[in-house]
Amino acid sequence: MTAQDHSGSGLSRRKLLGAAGVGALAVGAGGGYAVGQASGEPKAPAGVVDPDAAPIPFEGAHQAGIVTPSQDRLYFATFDMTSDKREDLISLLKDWTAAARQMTQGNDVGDFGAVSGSPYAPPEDTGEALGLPPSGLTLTIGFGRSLFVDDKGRTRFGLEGRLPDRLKNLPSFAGDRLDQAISDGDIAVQACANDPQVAVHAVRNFARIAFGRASVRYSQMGFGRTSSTSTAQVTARNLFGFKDGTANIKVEDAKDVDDFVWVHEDDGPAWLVGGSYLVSRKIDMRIEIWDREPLEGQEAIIGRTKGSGGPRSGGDEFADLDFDAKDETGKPLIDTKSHVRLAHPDANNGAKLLRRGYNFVDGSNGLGQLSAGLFFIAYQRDPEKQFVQIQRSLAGLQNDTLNEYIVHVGSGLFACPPGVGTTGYWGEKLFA
Ligand SMILES: C=CC1=C(C)c2cc3[nH]c(cc4nc(cc5[nH]c(cc1n2)c(C)c5CCC(=O)O)C(CCC(=O)O)=C4C)c(C)c3C=C
Ligand SMILES: [Fe+2]
Repeated sequence: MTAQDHSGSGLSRRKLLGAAGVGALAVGAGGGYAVGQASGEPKAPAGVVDPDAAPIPFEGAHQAGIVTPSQDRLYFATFDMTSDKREDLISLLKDWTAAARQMTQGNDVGDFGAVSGSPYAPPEDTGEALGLPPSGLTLTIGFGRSLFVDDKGRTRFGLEGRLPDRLKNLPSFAGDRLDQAISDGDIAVQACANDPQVAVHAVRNFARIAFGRASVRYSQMGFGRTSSTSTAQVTARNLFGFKDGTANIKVEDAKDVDDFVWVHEDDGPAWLVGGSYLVSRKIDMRIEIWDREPLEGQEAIIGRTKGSGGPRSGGDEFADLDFDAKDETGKPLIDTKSHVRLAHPDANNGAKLLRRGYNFVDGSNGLGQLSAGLFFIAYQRDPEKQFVQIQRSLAGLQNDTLNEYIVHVGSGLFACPPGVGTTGYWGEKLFA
């Protein structure tokens, strides 16, 4: 059966946008706004340039979605392999890479996409992103320890000798209340975009492609980035109302990115060089209790002011934290149990993280309380020296006073391979 076009255009609407729309958008005032023109959708005023029309490159030395300036939305999912065949894992990674190349550039999945294939076969693309621009979509994957060894320590998928030493199970921390159903997984997929529909479309198509080889273990929507990863971005706020990400590693800090984010040759293993480790923590936030805390108390707990985000020791948002500064009674202006003091590199052998978390609200719990929190994501070169070190300083009611208002309910650690070139696939060096 020859592929037919059912869009009436000879190409899917998304492909039309990719082929003609972006060029037209780049014309700006002269060319006006092309989104929807081919499909007869409403036109935006002439001269409006859609910032989401230009895709983020998929190929590169590192995966996109790590130091990429944080997009507004997250859809995170982990998958478990349902096949134990090495060839299925390899073919899945190849198929996902091909689909990611297409979707991140604003195209449909497959040769015929959502509406141009045979009417007698399920479409290759699920279709809910038709007509939408790339929206800054990045897809980033990571491999969990369970992809390499089963719970009895037996090697999986012939990956003998490939398990990174640093891909250990995270230790349990004081106060953890982890639910296994929303923790771990063989493969993690982080989809970030400025349009949630585009992020969901990507993960949904991955799940569809994976059928018979892997299935979704859990997934989490996130809205509202809680970190900036570029100095060009304004600092967003978390659901406690505080600016979050002020002291984050930013892509412009080349030395910090190199020292704290990417795996180096002498860190090993060879297949992971240029990659990074992703830690995810689903953290419930007791919003209603926090909202009854006076402003002074909230600021003391964080160690920064709520308005400007500046340190309690004084200065604007980006002023250095002065841990020696005291009030007239001799009390430290930045409380000894405050979040920023305990998370700071000075308290953690110099450790830093590249944070990339998102707010979430999963509805309410039936008691009139929001089921809300922070889906914490952090990238790093060495999880033990970075996330584990910092979380050990923070965890427990005797440490970070923020712990009265938060509880960690989900967790994961994943080794994210380096980026791919024009012909490679995600993780290919793992199988070489
Ligand atoms: C183990 C790592 C961290 C967890 C878990 C974590 C949870 C968490 N954080 C906030 C709010 C803020 N965090 C801020 C700073 C900050 N947090 C961490 C690490 C973890 N946070 C670090 C390394 C830092 C930077 C410390 C520094 O060097 O100064 C801030 C201040 C603004 C900022 O610098 O980003 C806020 C606010 C919440 C609400 C939360 C759990 C729900
Ligand atoms: Fe924090």
